[in-house]
Amino acid sequence: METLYAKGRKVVDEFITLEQFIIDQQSRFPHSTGAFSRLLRDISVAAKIVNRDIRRAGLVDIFGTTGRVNIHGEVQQKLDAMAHEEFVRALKRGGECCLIGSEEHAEAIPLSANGEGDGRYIVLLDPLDGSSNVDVNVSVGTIFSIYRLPDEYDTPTLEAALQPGSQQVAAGYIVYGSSTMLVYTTGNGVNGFTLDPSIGEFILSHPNIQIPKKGKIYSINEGNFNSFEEGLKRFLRWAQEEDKATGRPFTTRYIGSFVSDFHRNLLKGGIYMYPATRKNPEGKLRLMYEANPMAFIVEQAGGRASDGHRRILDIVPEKLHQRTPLFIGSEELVRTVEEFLQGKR
Ligand SMILES: O=P(O)(O)OC[C@H]1O[C@](O)(COP(=O)(O)O)[C@@H](O)[C@@H]1O
Ligand SMILES: [Mg+2]
Ligand SMILES: [Mg+2]
Repeated sequence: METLYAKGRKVVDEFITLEQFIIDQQSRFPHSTGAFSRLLRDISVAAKIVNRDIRRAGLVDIFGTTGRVNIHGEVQQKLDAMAHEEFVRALKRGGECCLIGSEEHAEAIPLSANGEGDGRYIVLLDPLDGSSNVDVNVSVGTIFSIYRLPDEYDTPTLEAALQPGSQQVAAGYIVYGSSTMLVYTTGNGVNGFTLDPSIGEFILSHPNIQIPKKGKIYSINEGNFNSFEEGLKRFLRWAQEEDKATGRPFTTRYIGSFVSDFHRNLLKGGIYMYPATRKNPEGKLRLMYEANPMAFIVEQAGGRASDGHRRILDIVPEKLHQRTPLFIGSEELVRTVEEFLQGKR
C-alpha cells in the first residue's frame, strides 16, 4: 500500500478536507471529468444532512416507524425513509447519478430516464444501517456502492446495476457514532474522514487504513446459535476455548449495527459474521448495498470477505435485494472460519 501524498508531500499531519483530498486524487487521473468527484461531494452533503437529523432524533418527530413495511418485510423506521429521501434528493440534484438501488425502495430508481441528468454512475444504498438501534441512541450508519453504467447501455436499467462487486469503482460508509466518520475506497486504499461540526467539513483523520491480519473480536448474534450450521458452532466453541498462545478466548462485541461493528473491527481487528439462520436461510445482509461495498473496503484494507465458500466480490448478482451469508474482517480470522465451515477443521 503506497504512502499517501498530496502534491508530493506526506499528508498525515496536514489539515485536509474530503473535498481537497478528492480533488488531489482526481489530479492523478488526467482524463477525469470531475464527475466522480462531484458524485462523492453529493454523497457527503447528504451525509451531513442525515447526520444533523440523527443528532436531533430525540427532539423532533423523527422517532418511530412510518407504519410501512419495506420489501424485506421490515417495518420501516421514519429515519430509514428520511435518510433514503435525503440521499435520493442529493443524487438527483447533483446530476452525476443515473440509477439508484436503495434498501428502502422495491425497484431501482432511474434518474436519467426522465431527463434529470445524464450521469454515468449507478449508486446502491443502504440509507440507514442498524435501524433497530436508531431509537435507542446507539450508533447507526449509511452504506454506498458505486458502479459505472457500462458503455453498452444507453439508458440505465436494473440489469446494468447487477454487476459483481469486483466491478465497483468506489464504496464507502458513514458511521454516525460518538463522532461522524466517512470511510471510502476507490481501489487505491481506504481513507477515513471525521466530520468537524465546528466547520461542517469532513477532515482526513485516518489515512491508509489497514485492518490487522489477526483479530480477537468476533461479532455475531448468538441468539441464533441453535440454527447455526455445525462448522460455525465448532468455530465459536474454538474461539471461546482457553489458549494463551493464540490469545483465546476471543472477545465478543455485537452492536447490532453492521456499519458500527464493521468499523470497530476494521480499526482493531476482528470478524463480523451474519450466517444463514432458520429465519434467514440465505443470511440477512443484502449483497448489493451491504456485503459488496464492505467487502471492497475490507479487501483494500488487507482483509477478507466471503459467504463461507465464495469471495463476496465474485458473486454475480441476480436480484437487487438478494441476501448472502457474510463473514468479513481480519484475513486470518475469516480464513479460520472458512476452514471450520468447509469441514477442514
Ligand atoms: O438483529 P439482528 O438479526 O442481529 O440483525 C442485525 C443486523 O441487521 C442490520 O440491522 C440490517 O441492516 P438494516 O438496519 O439496514 O436493515 C445490520 O445493521 C445488523 O448487523
Ligand atoms: Mg443495513
Ligand atoms: Mg438499512
